Amino acid sequence: MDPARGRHSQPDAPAEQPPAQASARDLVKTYGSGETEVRALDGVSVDFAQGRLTAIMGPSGSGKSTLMHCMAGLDTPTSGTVVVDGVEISSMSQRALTRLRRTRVGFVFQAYNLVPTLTAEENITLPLDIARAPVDREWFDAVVDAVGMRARLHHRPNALSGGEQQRVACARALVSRPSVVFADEPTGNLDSKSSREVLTFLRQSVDELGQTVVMVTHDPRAAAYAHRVLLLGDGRITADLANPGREEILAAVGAEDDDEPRPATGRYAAVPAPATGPLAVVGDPLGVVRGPSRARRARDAGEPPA
Ligand SMILES: Nc1ncnc2c1ncn2[C@@H]1O[C@H](COP(=O)(O)OP(=O)(O)OP(=O)(O)O)[C@@H](O)[C@H]1O
Repeated sequence: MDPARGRHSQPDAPAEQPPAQASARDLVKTYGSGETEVRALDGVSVDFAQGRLTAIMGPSGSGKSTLMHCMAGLDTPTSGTVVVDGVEISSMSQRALTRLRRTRVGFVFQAYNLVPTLTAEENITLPLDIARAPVDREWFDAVVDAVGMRARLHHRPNALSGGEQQRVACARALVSRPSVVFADEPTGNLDSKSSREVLTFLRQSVDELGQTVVMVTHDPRAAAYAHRVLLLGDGRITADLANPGREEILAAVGAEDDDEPRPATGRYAAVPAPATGPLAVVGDPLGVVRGPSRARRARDAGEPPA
């Protein structure tokens, strides 16, 4: 890393590549020790380019959530560095990380995680209200119009469909003009029409609003909206596809084509929503972090690994 600029150097990056908005170098994350040690990330180095939608795919337990959580400052790597928007976050204090998450990072989760007592508008501006930062009304309007929620701004979440709730969550993620938005299976709970709307919006937020989005997904159709698809396996990047079509993605993940959504089986099984609702992560200002992965829940319940 270039310590003077707080950025990772990219000797091999082609000149026309947009600069990295978030990057990791030699990221290692282990859980436990000795015989029970799990190496969730095993030396990951990656740049997420500015103004791009990147999808991360991989089998259950391959490290997708761990990578995203380390990149977003929700988890601390065992070794290696993470730089977001030119700032090295891997060694930041919890206080500084909380500040960063409130203003510089946007989150979208599978379970929407809206506050039920607040209207759509209040949910959207919540990160700024918590950070006591002013709302840029022009940007707010642009984001609200882009997600098509202007007519429903005064509705509470229980009066909105799942797709509308997720569109509110997308607007909330973008309202502070974050450096990067991390979306963790954002369409995991949605039907195919709502999924298309949310994915179209995420792509538009990149193409038309200039945002940078990193999305974990198990769905090849969702990944096909991305400029780039990374595959993870056993905590390592195993493939890096530029502008792949669905066929290429399906071939890379070894899945079958299927126009209709179906419950995936085997390695690409969909992760069910947490049965008991999302768990807040310590230091998460909004309590908007999704619950643990299926592998983690099974482990916490004392079940043997699948
Ligand atoms: N808090 C934890 N304690 C111990 N092991 C963990 C913890 N979190 C994750 N792991 C392990 O790290 C590995 C990667 O987990 P991670 O949740 O990142 O995978 P994933 O690809 O996101 O999986 P999924 O698709 O099931 O959500 C798994 O083996 C998992 O069991």
